[in-house]
Amino acid sequence: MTTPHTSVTGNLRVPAPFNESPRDFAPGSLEATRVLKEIDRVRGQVRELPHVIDGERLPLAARTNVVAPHDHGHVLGHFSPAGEREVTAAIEAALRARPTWSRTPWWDRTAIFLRAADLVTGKYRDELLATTMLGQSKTFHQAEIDINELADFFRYNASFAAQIYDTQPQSVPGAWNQMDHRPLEGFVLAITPFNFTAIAGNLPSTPALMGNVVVWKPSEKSALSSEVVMRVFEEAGLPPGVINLVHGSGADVTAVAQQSPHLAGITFTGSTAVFRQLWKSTAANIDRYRSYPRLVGETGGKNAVIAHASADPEALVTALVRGAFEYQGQKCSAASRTYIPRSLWASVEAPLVETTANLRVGDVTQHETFVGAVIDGASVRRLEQAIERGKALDSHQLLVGGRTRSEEGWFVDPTIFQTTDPHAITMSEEFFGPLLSVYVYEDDEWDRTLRLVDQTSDYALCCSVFAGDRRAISQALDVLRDAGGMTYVNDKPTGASIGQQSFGGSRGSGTNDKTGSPLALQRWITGRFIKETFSPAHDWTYPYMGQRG
Ligand SMILES: NC(=O)c1ccc[n+]([C@@H]2O[C@H](COP(=O)([O-])OP(=O)(O)OC[C@H]3O[C@@H](n4cnc5c(N)ncnc54)[C@H](O)[C@@H]3O)[C@@H](O)[C@H]2O)c1
Ligand SMILES: N[C@@H](CCC=O)C(=O)O
Repeated sequence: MTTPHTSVTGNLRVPAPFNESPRDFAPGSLEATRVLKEIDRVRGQVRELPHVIDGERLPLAARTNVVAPHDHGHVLGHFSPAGEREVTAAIEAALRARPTWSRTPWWDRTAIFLRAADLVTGKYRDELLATTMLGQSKTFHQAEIDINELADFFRYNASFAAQIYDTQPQSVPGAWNQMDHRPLEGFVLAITPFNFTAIAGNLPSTPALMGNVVVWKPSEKSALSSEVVMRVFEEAGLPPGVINLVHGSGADVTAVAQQSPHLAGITFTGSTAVFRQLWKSTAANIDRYRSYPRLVGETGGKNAVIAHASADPEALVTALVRGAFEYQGQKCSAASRTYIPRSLWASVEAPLVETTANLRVGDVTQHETFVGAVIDGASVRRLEQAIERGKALDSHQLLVGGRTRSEEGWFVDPTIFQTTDPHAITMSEEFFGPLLSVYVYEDDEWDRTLRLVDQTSDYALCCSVFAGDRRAISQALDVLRDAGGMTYVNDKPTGASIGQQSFGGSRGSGTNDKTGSPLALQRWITGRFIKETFSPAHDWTYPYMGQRG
């Protein structure tokens, strides 16, 4: 890296951020035709997905297959799991890049990520859509909102960074107080989940935007799209070594990273069990570190939709179908338990069951498909077990779905149970798939049911309240205050937009650092306060000391 220099004088303003609008992908439309062509191109290749360390692509050693979940016989690429040598090389590359990158003016860092946003919505858009659809089994619409969100992250984070740097303390005559928003001392480990290409790109880029250097370990199950994201960073001008990509097992990469005294933070999105493990292993190594590593984790959810008798039944059915079954229920925000009063259930049950039964499950490149495949065979087995447990319980009645198929792709039909046991595992555990449980309560038990929603699960990510009655809404907002970092009124619990609904949950759902807001960036800086005095004192005595006797 060359030494950074300041080429601009002025209090620069970042362009106003905006949300990308999703396109329709109507059959035969220009956007659909282009993406289908790109899908054909990507399907026709077996891509090498190398580690990228200090800007160098390492040749593959052992090969792990990357397949399309809806057509798992089809190999799309290979990666080679990182061992101690590669992770150590990635850490060393990051630490070499640090002196220059951490001194690079913030507007130069910001310009790189603004350029990345335009590459995401321009040159790389079709390739990102195609690799996300094929590698993660997303429909046109689900892939489109994911890729748009990646660009939104880059643009909004640029603007949040500018706001943070603009935050300076008050000064009084004779002195100048300054806040130096320093990056952390060391490197940040970013561990990302399979289900959003946007999250995979956001987690390593947020610390990098704030001047940090990063080792990025994407999910093995989204290696295909992660490789494209890495190329976007590079083409946008990110210097070698600032973000180093290593594929493979999270446990193996973490074990090496946690040996380094320079581990300054971990940014994780994934399951609650893994984050708890990361917290414990970091604590066990605490004496090694130069500073206290920052731990940021956004994890699982068991998101409730509670309806009041005054709710609009059609809006409720739509929210349940989209909230529970879009992207096969593999969103941390997915609706997975719902509480419906008996009077409303009479008009909700039939349309909910009928709509769910008619959702098309299959190949995501077909326009009619609403539900693609779940991510792997282990997910099918986990969901199968949950469905079998539900079927075996007297308290549960299977209303629709319940079938799985694994021959060609890993498919699980959208499934709804009705239960009379509000504490059953289907009402409390995350299964991360197209599985919804309904508990029908008596209309006069609204109060008690709100408390059930609050107390049934260890998670507190999203909840939705459906009601027409304003008092019912206020009461729900009060009782459910700690039950979710995200509360939606008359809307589904999924689909937060960057810059509008900053995302995160508390309790078992994470550290609630609110991605898509300045708070998320704040975790990757450590302030240095500078006070400069213009007329230093020359007399050490207090004023009254001269007035003796
Ligand atoms: N709250 C949020 O914002 C949010 C967003 C997306 C996903 N999620 C959650 O993520 C989960 C699904 O994603 P997933 O299946 O990719 O999660 P996961 O926990 O299995 O994997 C996430 C990442 O952690 C790595 N990993 C796995 N075991 C590890 C270990 N022992 N040590 C270190 N790293 C390890 C994986 O390789 C992957 O890169 C769900 O629980 C979902 O709710 C949460
Ligand atoms: N931010 C996404 C969820 C991310 C987790 O999977 C949403 O709001 O639906």
